[in-house]
Amino acid sequence: MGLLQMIKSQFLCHLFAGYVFLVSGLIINLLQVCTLPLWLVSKQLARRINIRLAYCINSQLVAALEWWSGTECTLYTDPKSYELYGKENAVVVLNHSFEIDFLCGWTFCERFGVLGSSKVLAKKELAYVPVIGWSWYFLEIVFCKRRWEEDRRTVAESLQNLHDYPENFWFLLFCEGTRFTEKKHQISMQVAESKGLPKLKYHLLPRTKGFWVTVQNLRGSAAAVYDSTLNFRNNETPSLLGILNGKKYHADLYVRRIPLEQIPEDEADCAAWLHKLYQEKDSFQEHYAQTGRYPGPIVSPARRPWTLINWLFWSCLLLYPLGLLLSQLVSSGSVLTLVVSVALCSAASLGVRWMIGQTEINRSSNYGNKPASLNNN
Ligand SMILES: CC/C=C\C/C=C\C/C=C\C/C=C\C/C=C\C/C=C/CCC(=O)SCCNC(=O)CCNC(=O)[C@H](O)C(C)(C)COP(=O)(O)OP(=O)(O)OC[C@H]1O[C@@H](n2cnc3c(N)ncnc32)[C@H](O)[C@@H]1OP(=O)(O)O
Ligand SMILES: CCCCCCCC/C=C\CCCCCCCC(=O)OC[C@@H](O)COP(=O)(O)O
Repeated sequence: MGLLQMIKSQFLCHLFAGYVFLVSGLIINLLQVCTLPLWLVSKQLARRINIRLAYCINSQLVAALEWWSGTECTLYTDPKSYELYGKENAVVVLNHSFEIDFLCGWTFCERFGVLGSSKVLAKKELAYVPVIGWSWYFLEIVFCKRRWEEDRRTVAESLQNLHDYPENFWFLLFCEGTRFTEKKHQISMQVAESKGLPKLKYHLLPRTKGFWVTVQNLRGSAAAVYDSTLNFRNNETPSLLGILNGKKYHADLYVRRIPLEQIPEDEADCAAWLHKLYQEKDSFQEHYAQTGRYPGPIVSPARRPWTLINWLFWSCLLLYPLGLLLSQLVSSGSVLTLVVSVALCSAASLGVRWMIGQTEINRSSNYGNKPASLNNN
């Protein structure tokens, strides 16, 4: 392991990165709360401010991926579609197979200029995650309980609310509804068999209702679906902890732009359309497994410096109070102050470790682990 790699794996580096993320994130959450009165005066201005505030948070994780770990993200797509990315609203359908799939999505959001405004159909549990989850309220992220009876109305209303959104956004849908595990795949394929649907090798059976309600409620606002299929070279199993340790991964993303008009409006036809899409995605993953690449040309956008600049800004801003705190700690000589500071540091680092745990598949929910009728979140 080289010197640089050794430095990147030092706990003190992670502690400092976590300190900057947590403190800057809480400051930004506070600023977001301060924009609440503005929503009554000018909703659009409040939205634009929150897009930039959210960028300050999200881009720190993107900086960790792009600059700290140096992970390569390659885009396979049609050059004509490429010209439209970032210039229209779109529904992104992405396979949910990796712990950092959302982060690879974010890096493309950043490169096409929609990182602050992008949204997702997220499980309600994530709304309680400090910093990122809390910031999502102000981004009008759509939350679901993964119980259709309760979700159908709230999801539709939340999506309708986005029709006058002032900036381009991508709406991410992980149609499988949960991260891929062997057990969930086995149960999912039993459901596929019971429905007379072809089995999938690399995906869980997609949940079609959320996709249908999303497309129906974003018609007129979103121009297309970006069918996105992600994989990593050499069977890498990437993790956020790996990124923090400076480990370099190689992500490949295959994106097809499908105009919304091509998607049936009828619920049953739309469901059938989505099942067919996932059969195609499965064949792309088979192609990838055989050849190590996706079909079609590579047109990769380069990473941009703004995520690094944002991280350096917050680090310099927060380095001063940290230095003051440490110098007072040393000069005070008070054991109590030392004990309290160490306790606070430990609590914060455990908090950040818990947040990172939200991305780990070995801690995933029970959703999809039981047959249809007994599903729990
Ligand atoms: C150019 C670059 C392009 C792209 C860049 C890529 C991305 C960038 C874009 C944006 C980035 C933005 C943000 C990223 C940041 C963070 C992301 C955060 C991640 C969190 C995401 C999540 O939380 S995923 C979990 C929540 N989301 C979902 O669940 C969505 C999918 N689910 C649905 O849509 C569901 O329909 C529902 C939730 C609305 C309702 O679910 P429910 O289970 O109640 O009902 P369903 O009808 O879906 O399920 C019952 C039907 O399913 C069948 N069934 C039952 N059991 C199973 C089983 N075990 N497996 C499979 N199928 C099952 C059952 O038979 C029912 O079938 P029906 O025929 O009756 O429908
Ligand atoms: C600059 C370095 C910063 C270091 C500190 C980073 C700490 C913050 C890290 C992560 C915050 C939480 C990220 C939220 C996104 C989680 C996405 C996700 O994958 O959710 C799982 C969900 O889809 C399905 O859940 P289940 O599979 O059903 O269970």
